[in-house]
Order: sequence, then structure tokens, then C-alpha cells
Amino acid sequence: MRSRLVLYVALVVLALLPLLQATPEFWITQLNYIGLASMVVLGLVLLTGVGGLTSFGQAAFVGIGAYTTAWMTTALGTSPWLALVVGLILTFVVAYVLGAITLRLSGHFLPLGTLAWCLALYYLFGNLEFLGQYDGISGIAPIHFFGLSLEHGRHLYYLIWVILLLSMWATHNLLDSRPGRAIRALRSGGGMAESFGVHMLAYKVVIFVYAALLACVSGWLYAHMQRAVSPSPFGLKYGIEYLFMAVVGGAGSIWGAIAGSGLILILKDQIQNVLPQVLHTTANFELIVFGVLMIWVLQYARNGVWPIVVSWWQALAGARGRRSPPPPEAPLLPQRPRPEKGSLVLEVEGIRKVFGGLVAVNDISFTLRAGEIMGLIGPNGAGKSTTFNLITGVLPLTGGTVNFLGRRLDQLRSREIARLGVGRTFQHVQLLPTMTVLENVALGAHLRSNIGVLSAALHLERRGEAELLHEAARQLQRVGLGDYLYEQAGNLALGQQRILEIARALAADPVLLLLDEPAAGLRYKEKQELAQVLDQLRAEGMSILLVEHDMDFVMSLTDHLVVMDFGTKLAEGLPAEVQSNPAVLEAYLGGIDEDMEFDDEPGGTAAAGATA
Ligand SMILES: Nc1ncnc2c1ncn2[C@@H]1O[C@H](COP(=O)(O)OP(=O)(O)OP(=O)(O)O)[C@@H](O)[C@H]1O
Repeated sequence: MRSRLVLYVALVVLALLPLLQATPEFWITQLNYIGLASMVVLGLVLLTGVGGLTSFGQAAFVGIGAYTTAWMTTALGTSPWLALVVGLILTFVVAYVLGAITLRLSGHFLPLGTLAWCLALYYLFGNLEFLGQYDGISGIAPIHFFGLSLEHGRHLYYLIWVILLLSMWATHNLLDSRPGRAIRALRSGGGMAESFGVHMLAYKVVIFVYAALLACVSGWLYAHMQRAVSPSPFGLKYGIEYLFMAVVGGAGSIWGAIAGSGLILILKDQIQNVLPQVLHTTANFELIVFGVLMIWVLQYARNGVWPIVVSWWQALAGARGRRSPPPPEAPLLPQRPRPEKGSLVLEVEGIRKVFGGLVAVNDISFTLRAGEIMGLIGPNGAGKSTTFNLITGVLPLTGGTVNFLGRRLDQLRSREIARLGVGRTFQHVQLLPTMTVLENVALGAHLRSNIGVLSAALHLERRGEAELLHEAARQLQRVGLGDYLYEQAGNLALGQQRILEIARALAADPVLLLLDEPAAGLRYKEKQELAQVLDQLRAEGMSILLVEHDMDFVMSLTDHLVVMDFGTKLAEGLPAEVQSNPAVLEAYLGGIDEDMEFDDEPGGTAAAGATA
């Protein structure tokens, strides 16, 4: 509440500043520059801070916006507003093409790629004759808005800040939505999100284009503020400076865009003023002092200054962070048709995986029917997780085929397999730890909605979002995590995180559920509750493939078992048959200490260990 009040007061002050004659002209100019830079940096917050894609090239997109309007308004005499539309289209096309090529690069190749095209566009601006080469274009007319000329900084100020604040609002909406959750998964959960149908490359291109469009608008405003353009403000030096602003402000936070731009532009200006007086020299020491100051800031504020401001504010106001309201009641999402109980769902035929000289999965075959729980067991390193990864398309097969409801899976990508109705959990928990439990589970339901970037940014997706969040909450209630909806996922105990993964997989409305060690880290009672949930799912006709080391859990729950050892199928059959199979006993007795898990409760699995 108090934060809102501060925000409203800040907005009123911001709105009044140019109206007060006492406000120095210099302040207005400085605020205009901060607003323009913040627009570019906001794009970088999304691209680099949230999406983890480093770009040194944003200044080039500022240049496209600036040069388009400069040339169109001076050479063709068109309206700046038409030039803005053309600039946005041009930027969209250039960013789309550059993004589709560059964003396939990973590691340090991506930032290097952005350096390359930033330099290329800079030299293009400087060499094209019709753009005035390195002299640029001057005599650009001011923008008119409903007949009012925005010639003066005090007038243009309003346009700059209204556009910036609207962009911040749209970016906030976007991040807090279905596409936003996918974007937030880009940095650390790419592989996991693909398993829930998220097209990661497409989302990378989306945020790249989004950031480029913001930079283009900034360039358009810049050209009409300066009334002249030349290549230098669109070169690599400024590309680096924008990135610097994002990092210093707090690359992951929307308000960090203003904080970073403001801090750097004010600091640069103050150093330029103060340094010659202190050092009694006109020599150019500003950059050195500026660099040292920045290193000092980053030493003490690795995540940028905005998170520090927030924690100060919380300490001062006693605020405990924003608590979202419970998800509203909403109609249930449509469910995909279920195969008839007992019908064939999964048919794995001679699958094989070779890693160099190691045959991790050696011609494994089995079938799974609707309403059946099948256990895949075996000592450590037997090849169980690799088998999961082959079925779900995370790893390509060396040989064999996988059929799911009559369709070949082995040539599909993991996101296409997810779309067909295969949900999974991971052996090593893969959550987005800073997102809430509810948001993590809603990511699982990604394919059950088609909310797009535009409707999310404009906040037109309320009904669809409510349905997704309601579904996520419903699945969390089902697995017993209903009290943790707004907890950060990273704060849950490991066992709870595994249960969260099951809720996320269920949110995808799968026909086949692959659970990799779901009971690991759970207490006795939690295991019993999990067994009840899985039992109920089976009764509803779900097919479940289960990798698990807890023999008590496996033996009491599964209908059918496949035992693997050294990548090969050792035995297959009913749990009771498998338990007495001499080859299985041999394989397990060799590794009983490490492979068998014992329950916390007395009398739990001690016997079970020996049963397998
Ligand atoms: N990406 C990889 N590259 C090389 N070898 C791998 C890779 N993934 C798995 N392996 C090897 O394949 C074998 C099977 O591993 P896998 O993880 O499938 O076994 P597992 O039965 O799931 O074991 P655990 O129960 O310990 O999880 C192991 O020897 C493992 O080291």
C-alpha cells in the first residue's frame, strides 16, 4: 500500500516538474535523456536480465529508429508518426532476421554476434550517402501531437515519459503471464520448459524483437529531440553503455532500467563537471574515474542497485514483499480425450543409446497400457533416466522406435512430444527457484492456453490467465501443496520440490506420466500420500512410468516391472515374479547398500530391500 503511495507521489512529481518555471532547463534535458536511455535499457532488462541473452548491439536499433525518421521527415517530408510506424516495421524485420540467426549461438558467441552486427549497422549509417554519411542528417522537424508542437524539451518530456511508463507497464504485464513465465524460464530452465511444450528459440526471438522495438522508439524520440542525427550515438560505445546501465540498475528488475540509466547519466555528468575543478586540469580523466566508480558499485551491488533500494524500502516501511491474491475461481481447462482403459499407450521397441564407447541403453523393449503403473528399476547407472530421456525426446535415439498412442515419438522434439500428452518429472529437480510454486506449476500448463505476447502485454488475457492459475492451484491442492502457492519454489524442501514437479506435470494434462524418482527425499507419510495420488491417477486411466529406488514404494504400487542392469533388460513381469527372479536378486544383492532405500518408519523397507 505504502509502495503504491510512493509510486503515485513520484508520478505526480514527475508530471509537475516541467510545469514549474523554477525547474531548471538542464533538469528537464537530463530527465529526457534518462527517459530515452531507460527505454533501451528496459529492453535489455527483458533480454539480458530476465532472458539471459547478452546484447551489446541495442544502440544499432536506436539508430534504425532515429535514421528512419530523420530521412523520411527531411527527404520525403512525411509525418514523424508515419516514420515511427515505418521505423518499427523496419526494426521488426531487421531484429527478426538478426535474432533468428544470432540467437542460435550460445555461450560467448552470442555477445560476439551482437558486437558484429552493431558494428556493421554503425558503418552502414556512416557510409550511406543518402543518410549523410558521418555528418548525418540535420534540420529534423519537431513532433506534433494533436496540433501541439513538441519542439521544447518541456513538452517532449511528457511524450518520452508517458511512452516509457506505458512500456514498463506492458513489460510488467508480459512477465506476469503465460508467455512471461516461458521467458523467465529461458535463463536457467530452457530444457525443462521445452519438455512442457515451450518453444524456447521462438521466445528468444520474441524478447529480442521486443527489446529492439523499444530501442527504435527511443531512437525516434531522440532524433526529434536533437533535431539531427549522426552515427556516433548508435555505435558500439553506446551499446556497451546501455548494457552497463542495465547491469548497474539491476538487470532483472523493470524499475532497475530507470535506476541504472539515471545513475549512470547523472554520475557521468557530475564527474565531467567536478573533475576538472578538483584536479585543476582539462585532461580527460572522466572515463577512468567513471570506470573505477562502476567497478566499486558492482563490487558492492552485484545484482545492481534496484534490489538494494527495494530491501532498504522494505526495512523502512516494514513491508514483507508483495503477496499475490489467491487465484480467482475460473472454469476448468478442457481436458484431452483419454484412451480406453487397458488400451496400448506406449510401445518401446529395441531402443538403444550409445555415449561414445558406453552402451547406456541396450535394445530395451516394453509396453505400457492405459490405467497401468509400470516400474523401471535397476541399480545406479543401469540406464533408467537415459531411457526416460529417450522416450521424452530429450536425447536422440541411437536405434529402436518409440510409439505413443500409435504415433512415432523418436523423431520428434521434446516440446512436440509434450504436445501429444507426455508429462514428466526430472531426476534432478528442475524448477525455477525464484518463481512462486503456483507459477512453476502454471508453466506446466503452457500448452493448454494460447495467450500471446501482445494480449499479455496489454493485459487482455485475464480470463485465460485465471484459468491457467486456477488449474495450477487445483493440481497443487491435489498433491498436497495447497498451502504453498505463493512460496518461492526454491524455499521448499527437496521432497516438496519433487511433489511440485508432479503437480507441474499433471497441469499439462498428460495421458502418460513419467516420474523419475518421485519418492526420493520424502518422509514415510509423504510417500504414502504420494502413493495415494498415483493410485487415484491410475484409477482415472492415467498411464504412469516410474523410476524409483524405494522398493517398498515400487512393489506396493506398480502393476508391472522392468528391471535394467548395465543398460540391458534383466527381467520383466509382475512385482511378485520379479522379486523372486534370481538374476534380479543377484544384481541387487551386489549393490544392496547403495541401491536400496530404507523408510524412516521402523519396519518400513528393511524387508523390502531384501525382497527385490
Ligand atoms: N549424457 C551422457 N553422456 C555420457 N554418459 C552418460 C550420459 N548420461 C548418462 N550416461 C551414462 O549412462 C549410464 C546410465 O545412466 P543413467 O543416468 O541413465 O542411469 P540410471 O539408471 O538412471 O542411474 P541412477 O539410478 O543413478 O539415476 C551411466 O553409466 C551414465 O554415466
